[in-house]
Amino acid sequence: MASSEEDGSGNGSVEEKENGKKRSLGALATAWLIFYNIAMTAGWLVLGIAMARFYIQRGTHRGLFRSVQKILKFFQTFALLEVVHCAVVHTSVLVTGVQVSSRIFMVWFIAHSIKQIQNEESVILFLVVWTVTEITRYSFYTFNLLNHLPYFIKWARYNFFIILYPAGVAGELLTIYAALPYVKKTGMYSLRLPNKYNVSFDYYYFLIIVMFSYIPLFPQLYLHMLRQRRKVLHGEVIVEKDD
Ligand SMILES: CCCCCCCCCCCCC[C@@H](O)CC(=O)SCCNC(=O)CCNC(=O)[C@H](O)C(C)(C)COP(=O)(O)OP(=O)(O)OC[C@H]1O[C@@H](n2cnc3c(N)ncnc32)[C@H](O)[C@@H]1OP(=O)(O)O
Repeated sequence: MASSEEDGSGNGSVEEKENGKKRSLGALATAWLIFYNIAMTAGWLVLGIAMARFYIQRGTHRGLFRSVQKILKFFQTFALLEVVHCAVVHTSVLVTGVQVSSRIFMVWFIAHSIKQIQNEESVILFLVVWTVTEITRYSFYTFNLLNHLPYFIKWARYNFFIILYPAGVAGELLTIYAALPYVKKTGMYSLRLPNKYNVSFDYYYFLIIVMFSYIPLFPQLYLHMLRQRRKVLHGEVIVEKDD
């Protein structure tokens, strides 16, 4: 088992693959990505430590979301930059866009907006899953950019998701499900006719549609990660369609 990987250009920039060819990432882009990935690894580590401390000190998950929400909101919202990064790294805008938007939606339009569900166990489930995933993922990118990638981080990046992805999705779906009665009762974020715009919108049914949208979308994200796993861990050459 190799302890590290060395395949960078070694000239202050990092080479990325595009359509089987190598494309050079400029020094500025490399420096920015190293900074971004270190900041994100640190942010999610701080979140993980804050959650562990809260649970050890209080012995309950009640109030945990409230106590860590600022860190979560900051770093998860910061991840919107990943859609911009697609212009320079070899990754899909579509896959990244779905992944990031579903997380932003969970943080701001579910957990932040509906205080009544913040103490659900399912919230803790997706928080723990996201935290483990992101510490692994961002440290993977950081070490990769520095051309010193410990094998166990690479292994963790492309194996943990097999369990964590379904667990995270379960946490998210159960949380949205728990929010439904409150949303129905209050009519929050809904627009009823008649109104001056002459449009109606029902957040309750929107949430049901979001839940059903996991059925076609999640398997595609999961299969994408399985393909990445085969490519990175087993060296398979995979030809992917453009977005
Ligand atoms: C408005 C309402 C919206 C509602 C939508 C509802 C949709 C519901 C369906 C969605 C369900 C998602 C649920 C989700 O939130 C649950 C969880 O996340 S649970 C936690 C477990 N999850 C995971 O483990 C998966 C995490 N997701 C991913 O990893 C993603 O697929 C993605 C973030 C998109 C990463 O995929 P990517 O294809 O980029 O894979 P790689 O990591 O292998 O990277 C490919 C190459 O790009 C380089 N790269 C990418 N980012 C960086 C970076 N920041 N810095 C440096 N380099 C980067 C990477 O090195 C690879 O390069 P190369 O191929 O050359 O080696």
